[in-house]
Amino acid sequence: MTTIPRIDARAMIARDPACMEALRHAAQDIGFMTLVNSDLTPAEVLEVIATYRAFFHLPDSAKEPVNMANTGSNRGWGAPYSEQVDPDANPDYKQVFDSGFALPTNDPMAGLTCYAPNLWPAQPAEFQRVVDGYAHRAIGVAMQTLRGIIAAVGLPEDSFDQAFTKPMALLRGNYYPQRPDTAGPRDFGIAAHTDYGCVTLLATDGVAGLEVQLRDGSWLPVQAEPGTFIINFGEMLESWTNGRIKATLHRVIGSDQERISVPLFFNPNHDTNVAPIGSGRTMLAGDHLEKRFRETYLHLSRPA
Ligand SMILES: O=C(O)CCC(=O)C(=O)O
Ligand SMILES: [Fe+2]
Repeated sequence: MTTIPRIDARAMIARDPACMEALRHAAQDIGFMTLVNSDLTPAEVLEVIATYRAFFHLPDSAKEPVNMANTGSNRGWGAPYSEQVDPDANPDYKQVFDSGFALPTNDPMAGLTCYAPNLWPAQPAEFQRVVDGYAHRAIGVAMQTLRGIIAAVGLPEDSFDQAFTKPMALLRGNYYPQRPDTAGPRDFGIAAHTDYGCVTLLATDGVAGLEVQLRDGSWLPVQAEPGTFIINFGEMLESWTNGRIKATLHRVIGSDQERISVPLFFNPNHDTNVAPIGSGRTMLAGDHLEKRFRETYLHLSRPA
């Protein structure tokens, strides 16, 4: 039976040999792992989840001023059915709130969609402070994890560092209400997809829902308490490492229990070449990310 490797962050940072072997297995054979004992405490995770929950429980009229559908980018609130991650499924019934790594306004790249300015709601009062504070801390843990993974698969650990000085990092709150009574086989909280970037650091409120596709095509439920992170690898890391590290399909069908999850999508600088190392080809991280955004956010793929 396949189990998802459980990685102790302290052992990972110390490059403990047994931990490195488990990391290599997670990255190359499964594409998923869990991370315990990281710098981010359960209290910090519970705080950001409670803050998103308070926002999502507001009436839609309070979310409308930050509705990303009224913008040309993906910052702010994404309403139900505003994103379609699998063209063979219906748009997802989840709601989201997206915020990104902000560049100084005078940075030459500040005008790009992937660095678009954030939109913050008026309520809850502490929303921006809590969400931005969490994003900053989560970026630190994601970078530590990425370095550990790179070391585990035998690439020079600092080889990617210069690629994350202006990361196109996106923090998302996912809100899954109860699965609608009307939902059919093509309806999902989030349909099957691979993540677009390098590493995703996912916190959840502990409610079950995430399923990960194994090599034999079966779906394995993966659950973690607040403070334990679920980590998976994305399309850019798979490309960059020429398939050595795997981007694995995952989905949430949903249940009669409300659920919140908080992924940090840790993407490199816009101008990073994420084509396979040594291939001589070019695939800019920013181009890949913007292409995937246009394919999945309905307001970006079908502008009004
Ligand atoms: O909610 C989850 O457990 C997974 C969310 C997810 O896959 C995503 O937001 O990309
Ligand atoms: Fe995902």
